[in-house]
Amino acid sequence: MSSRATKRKKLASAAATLAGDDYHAAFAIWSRERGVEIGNVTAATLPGRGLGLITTATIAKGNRMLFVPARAMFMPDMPLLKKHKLAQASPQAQLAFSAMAASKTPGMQIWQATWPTDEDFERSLPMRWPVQVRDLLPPSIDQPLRRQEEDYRKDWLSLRDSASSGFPFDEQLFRYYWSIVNSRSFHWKPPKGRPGSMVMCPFIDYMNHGPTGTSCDILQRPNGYEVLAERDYESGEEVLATYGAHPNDKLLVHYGFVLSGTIVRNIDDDVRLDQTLLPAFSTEVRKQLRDVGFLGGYALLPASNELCFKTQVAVRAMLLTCNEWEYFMGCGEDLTEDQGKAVASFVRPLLRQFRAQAIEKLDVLQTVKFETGLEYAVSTLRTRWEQIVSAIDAFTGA
Ligand SMILES: C[S@@+](CC[C@H](N)C(=O)[O-])C[C@H]1O[C@@H](n2cnc3c(N)ncnc32)[C@H](O)[C@@H]1O
Repeated sequence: MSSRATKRKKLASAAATLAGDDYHAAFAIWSRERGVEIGNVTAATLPGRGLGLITTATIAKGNRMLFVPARAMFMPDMPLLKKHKLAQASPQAQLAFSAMAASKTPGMQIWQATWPTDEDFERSLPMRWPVQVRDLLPPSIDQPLRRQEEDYRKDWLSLRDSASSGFPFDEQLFRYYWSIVNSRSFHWKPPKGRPGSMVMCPFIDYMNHGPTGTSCDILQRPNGYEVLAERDYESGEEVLATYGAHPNDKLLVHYGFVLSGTIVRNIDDDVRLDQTLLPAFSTEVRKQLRDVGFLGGYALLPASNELCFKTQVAVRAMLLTCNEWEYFMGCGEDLTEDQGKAVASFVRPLLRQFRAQAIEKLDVLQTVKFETGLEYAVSTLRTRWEQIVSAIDAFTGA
């Protein structure tokens, strides 16, 4: 076994408590009755990650771990949505409403018993945090967080506007189902050109996220989702799924965690630099960058210790003649001499200012006495700012 696999195995078996509670067993039975095939995997409690899926025996690469047929998926209830004038609501609102409406059915109750609670969301999702800790989020999180809140608000309003149709619900309950759908849904595209929808898949929803290169293979087949081992597994290893090549900012806003540590280091991470770089560009350069679609979206990439291509282009707009700049933009190479060092010299002092801001936030996180219940928010923020400091230090050679 490779040392990475040994580490992974140790992590899973040392830390995991088999989730042997009755409700997991009941959920497995209920899932099988609906045609879910459960291979040598089971739910386990993993410190810091809630539940996850771990192997119960060795599994060879290419073998099936799970199969969830379409009939076992939870789908939006279109007749109900039409009845409540929600046929035009967003896919997320539709699925959340349908799940909320089905919440008292015996099947949903068995499934729901395996889900996180509303308190878990309260603790982990920045959209639910009080201002005191939200003010300490990195600036790059402002925009995605505001966007998420707008989406939620629109979804809630579309539901409230249909309230005359007589369905008894309250906002807190809807927000819970909305958060469930937000963190546990898949896109399902049925065959023969029928329209796709957001769905929930029993058992696959136990899987935690891993960065690019750590996921099993989740394949959409004509009749369901199939999960295959992408490598050989020892017994007791956690099976991860990649929710997308997400940086930690996105994971935090959307799913309420950041990846840290060496075992599941986030190679998809980036440190966003818009707030750091944009004020340093002249009005003319900003206009030029907007014209070519390169205004904003700048990042430092910790895994390779490089600035992303957009940043390379944008900073060159400040440093080079128009000809030289356009040449680089077209082929990613400098017309004459390599300008990498000049770009780094331009960016370095700006990164140091950002670092100073990070240290200020870390001081606040260290010294202020926060209310009980905010421990997770505070430690997650600390982790994120420390990641930012260490990425900047690596790049600036501090
Ligand atoms: C699809 S669920 C996975 C199962 C979940 N852990 C549970 O207890 O039900 C997604 C949620 O799991 C948690 N999660 C997923 N991947 C994680 C990871 N690598 N580290 C920490 N938490 C993770 C986050 O709370 C996320 O919103």
